[in-house]
Amino acid sequence: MPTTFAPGPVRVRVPATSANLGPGFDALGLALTLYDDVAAEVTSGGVVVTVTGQGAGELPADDRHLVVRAMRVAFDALGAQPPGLAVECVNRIPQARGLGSSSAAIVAGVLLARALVADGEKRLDDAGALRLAAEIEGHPDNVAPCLLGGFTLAWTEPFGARAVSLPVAEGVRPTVFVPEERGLTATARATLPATVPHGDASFNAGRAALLVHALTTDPALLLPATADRLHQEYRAPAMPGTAALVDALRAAGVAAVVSGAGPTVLALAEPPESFQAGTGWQVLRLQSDVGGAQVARGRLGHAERDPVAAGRKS
Ligand SMILES: Nc1ncnc2c1ncn2[C@@H]1O[C@H](COP(=O)(O)OP(=O)(O)O)[C@@H](O)[C@H]1O
Ligand SMILES: N[C@@H](CCOP(=O)(O)O)C(=O)O
Repeated sequence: MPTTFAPGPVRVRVPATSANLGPGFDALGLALTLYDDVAAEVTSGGVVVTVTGQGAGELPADDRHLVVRAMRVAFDALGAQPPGLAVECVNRIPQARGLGSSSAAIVAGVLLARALVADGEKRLDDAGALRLAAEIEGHPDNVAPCLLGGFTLAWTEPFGARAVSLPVAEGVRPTVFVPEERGLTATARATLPATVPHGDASFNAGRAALLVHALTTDPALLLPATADRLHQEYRAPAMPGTAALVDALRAAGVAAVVSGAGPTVLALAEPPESFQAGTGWQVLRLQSDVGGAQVARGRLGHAERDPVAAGRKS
């Protein structure tokens, strides 16, 4: 069957995500109530991208834009490229900080392309969308919670990524500390060794398993459950402020980790009133997103275009 395009614009709201959560390197992730809104429409020719909010004036406005790149990959999987595209992005997820902005852009692109094809969901089901998004990103631990919401466990089979989403226990209070400085995930991945001591691998396996219990059932165990030996220490020299804040929060009894590849810090419980993070951190008190990426027909409306009111799903 030839590929035909659905008429009119489509839009998607995609959550920020925090990956690793300490011991779950490249596997565990949490969707957060902070969102990018993206709309797209098939046009008669050319590519036009507009960006408001995070990345405005910095991101490319053509085929090099990550949302468009992901759309192109997805359109290939769906059977045809459209003659032209108009894409509007309202971005609230800080970029290159460890909050899954690139995964949000990729998931947005894959889901928008699918929604712009008449029988898109038949050609690319949800499992296929996850596999494609993870392949583009290179690791599945951000795209999984972005697509599914909640707390996700992702893994890779010979045929691609798979994931399950688990509900987060009451009492988990994600707070992120976002610094001004940026850090690219690709750079942070390059600091990791090719092999690790067996003892460290075994330490992390136990803590990652405990974290599944702590996040879904018993948040009182979050402090020991978020200890890590596989990535945070290797990355600490490149982000000393992040490492110091994680240490200070943990010393105050708060389960804190490097969010994704950093340099943002994620705390899974409210820090005590008396706790001072110091200057230079934007502190966002969030919740765990439920449901993940949401697609709808039509352009972005007034609510989706508001660059700051980002807390809840509309
Ligand atoms: N919303 C977006 N639209 C277009 N490109 C984006 C967007 N978000 C991130 N990117 C691209 O991805 C890069 C950051 O990706 P990455 O290093 O993986 O950090 P993050 O932890 O934020 O995902 C940005 O520098 C930019 O090139
Ligand atoms: N497991 C990855 C997670 C990267 O997350 P991001 O939000 O920083 O892109 C890693 O640690 O490299």
